[in-house]
Amino acid sequence: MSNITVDGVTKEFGDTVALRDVSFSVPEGEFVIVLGVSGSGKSTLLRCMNGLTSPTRGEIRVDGTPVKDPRKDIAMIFQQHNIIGQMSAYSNALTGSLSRTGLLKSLLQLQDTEEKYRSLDALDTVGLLDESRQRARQMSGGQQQRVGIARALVQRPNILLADEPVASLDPGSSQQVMRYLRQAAKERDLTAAISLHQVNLARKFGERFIGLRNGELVFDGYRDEFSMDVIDEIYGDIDTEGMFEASDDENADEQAVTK
Ligand SMILES: Nc1ncnc2c1ncn2[C@@H]1O[C@H](COP(=O)(O)OP(=O)(O)OP(=O)(O)O)[C@@H](O)[C@H]1O
Repeated sequence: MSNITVDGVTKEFGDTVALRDVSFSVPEGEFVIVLGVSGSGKSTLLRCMNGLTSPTRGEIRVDGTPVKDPRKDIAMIFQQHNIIGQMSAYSNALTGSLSRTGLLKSLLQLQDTEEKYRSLDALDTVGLLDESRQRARQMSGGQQQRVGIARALVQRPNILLADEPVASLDPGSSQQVMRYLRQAAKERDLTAAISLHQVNLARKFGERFIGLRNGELVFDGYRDEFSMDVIDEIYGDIDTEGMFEASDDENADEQAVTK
């Protein structure tokens, strides 16, 4: 398990200030949702946390150590799942072991039994064990994203970051992907930060919420503080009517998963 500290992070792209003096800490095992309108700085924040981008000022630390480059213990899931359509779900998941196995062995699928077991176990975590031999291109968008989660788990991270992992999915698939993401983080004691557009999904699956607006942190709090006023603060004057609606079935389902 790992903790993350975002300490006074500013990121500038020329004249654009994508993040402005953002600070917060995520303790071990917490599941954080990062919210904000398009352009508010969510992707930039996650890319800084993963070491893909360096802050202009400030620092990201994992267990007290500054993050300078992408690291094996931090896995990132993107909106475009970047999985290989011709390969099976299992082979895609197995590529998560690349940093340990090396490219050549990985291409020849010469990973050891433990890595192979780990891939099947990760597919089981995302509910795709029975589909492990199916070609990825024959799977739905939601299933492909779950393969992407499995691949991230095979990397054996302590931290799981996801940048709008459900942005291109229909509402049902989005819920399913979020459910598996949350379950995976819980089962494996991962510290997680997930950026989302959808307030209803955030509310349903989030434990802690970070709100960004114009690159500034405008909210940092837990479920009981995440009120309509806070949503107005994050989203400005967009219509938020109905954003908190979730059926009883969905809530029951969610409770079953997070037990
Ligand atoms: N590589 C870059 N070069 C220049 N400007 C950038 C770059 N990356 C991000 N920006 C700018 O920084 C700001 C924040 O962008 P960012 O992608 O982090 O926002 P976001 O909240 O993730 O948006 P979205 O939800 O649309 O992905 C925007 O004004 C964006 O145009």
